[in-house]
Amino acid sequence: MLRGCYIGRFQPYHDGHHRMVEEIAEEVDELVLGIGSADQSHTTHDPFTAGERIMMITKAVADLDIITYAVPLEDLNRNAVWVSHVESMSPKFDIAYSNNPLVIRLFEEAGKEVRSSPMFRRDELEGSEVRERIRTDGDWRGLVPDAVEEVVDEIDGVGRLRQVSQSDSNGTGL
Ligand SMILES: Nc1ncnc2c1ncn2[C@@H]1O[C@H](COP(=O)(O)OP(=O)(O)OP(=O)(O)O)[C@@H](O)[C@H]1O
Ligand SMILES: NC(=O)c1ccc[n+]([C@@H]2O[C@H](COP(=O)(O)O)[C@@H](O)[C@H]2O)c1
Repeated sequence: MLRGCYIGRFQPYHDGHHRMVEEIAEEVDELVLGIGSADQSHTTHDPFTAGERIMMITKAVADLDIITYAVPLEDLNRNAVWVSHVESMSPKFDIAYSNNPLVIRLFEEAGKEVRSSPMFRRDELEGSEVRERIRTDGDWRGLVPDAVEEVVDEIDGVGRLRQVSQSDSNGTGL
């Protein structure tokens, strides 16, 4: 039994994340999806709550042939103990998956095996690009799994992003 852990903010979960999950599913039996910055929401950078991101991920991976656990991870201001914090919140895992240099370093220094992947269509499969397209009425729907599109619509994510980005830019950010 091999278990992996893939951590991201998933604001929102997009096709680049999904492609990475599909590849990880070839390598491990079970996968923890760590929802980073779980305490953040309702800002331009982090519009969606941990609960909403759990919905996106759970529905998007439902068709994949792998058992997944979505685990919310609040941020800590202390990088040196962050890996212990993750381990305290997650089912035990053997391999950490990330393309984030700080996350890779912290796991490696803690003695964990870390695997990275190539970036998939990074010119458009990037959270900030998806959020910008949601905010400006661009074509964001083609960059996320269908299940994520449905969740964003269900929670009026488009309206929220427009409103919080206005609040952020006029200095009254939530
Ligand atoms: N297109 C992609 N292909 C492969 N890995 C990706 C892709 N986009 C993000 N990742 C990786 O997924 C993990 C989680 O990323 P994250 O949730 O920060 O998404 P992001 O697209 O980088 O978002 P943001 O622009 O909001 O920072 C990180 O390790 C990141 O490098
Ligand atoms: N000290 C800390 O709280 C700490 C350290 C490293 C990563 N993280 C979190 O892990 C997540 C990493 O995800 P990304 O690769 O999507 O940036 C982010 O939510 C980030 O805030 C937190």
